[in-house]
Amino acid sequence: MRRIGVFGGTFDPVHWGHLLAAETAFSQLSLDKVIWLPTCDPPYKQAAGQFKERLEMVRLAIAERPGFSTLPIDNLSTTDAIDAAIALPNLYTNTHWYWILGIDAFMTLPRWRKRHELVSVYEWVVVPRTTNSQIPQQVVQQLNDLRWQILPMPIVQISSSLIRQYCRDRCSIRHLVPQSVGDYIERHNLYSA
Ligand SMILES: Nc1ncnc2c1ncn2[C@@H]1O[C@H](COP(=O)(O)OP(=O)(O)OP(=O)(O)O)[C@@H](O)[C@H]1O
Ligand SMILES: O=C(O)c1ccc[n+]([C@@H]2O[C@H](COP(=O)([O-])O)[C@@H](O)[C@H]2O)c1
Repeated sequence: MRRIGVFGGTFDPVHWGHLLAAETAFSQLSLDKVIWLPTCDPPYKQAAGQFKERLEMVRLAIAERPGFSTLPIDNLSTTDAIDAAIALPNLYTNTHWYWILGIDAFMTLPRWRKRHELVSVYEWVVVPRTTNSQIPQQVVQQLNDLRWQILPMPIVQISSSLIRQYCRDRCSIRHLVPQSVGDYIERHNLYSA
């Protein structure tokens, strides 16, 4: 049976914290593939970068990593990420599905749209973002038959908001994002105002 991880996010922009989470899941769970799933229109936050820019930065960041890909469809910008995630098992049969996400996103899962459909398909791989990343029982208890595990990974306290702040303050983001992503941000003058 194949093992595929889906990694959803706004990726505004993608950074090394995302890449380490995906890489750690790929290697520790012996995944065949990680499918990155950028959200066009995030439900609870306003993206600063346009979808096509965020998608392009993800593509640059994963370009040299066999096993990492974006969703294998053309019309990503008009497809709702959650609907796409629910439809994915039709594209790849005989697969064990994992959803990779940070603990902050996992805590909001009981409020996600279509959560029950997602929970029936995916096993949840929760990435710690702070040293005391405990999962409150009430989060887990709100969803029946939730299958989940914590991914042991060094804490990386990089966030896209921190990177946008650094860009606004004209601080260096070198070593916070892959060089190809840093070059793209500079070339397109993203996040500066
Ligand atoms: N440093 C990190 N370590 C582990 N997981 C992360 C890290 N940064 C983001 N994630 C997870 O990656 C997924 C996508 O995150 P997202 O694109 O919203 O990035 P973010 O850094 O949290 O963004 P922002 O600061 O704008 O809220 C979420 O599940 C989030 O929890
Ligand atoms: O659909 C929802 O209601 C929903 C609410 C919050 C987060 N999500 C998903 O959680 C993932 C991380 O989201 P974010 O906003 O932290 O980038 C991403 O794949 C979103 O589609 C989804």
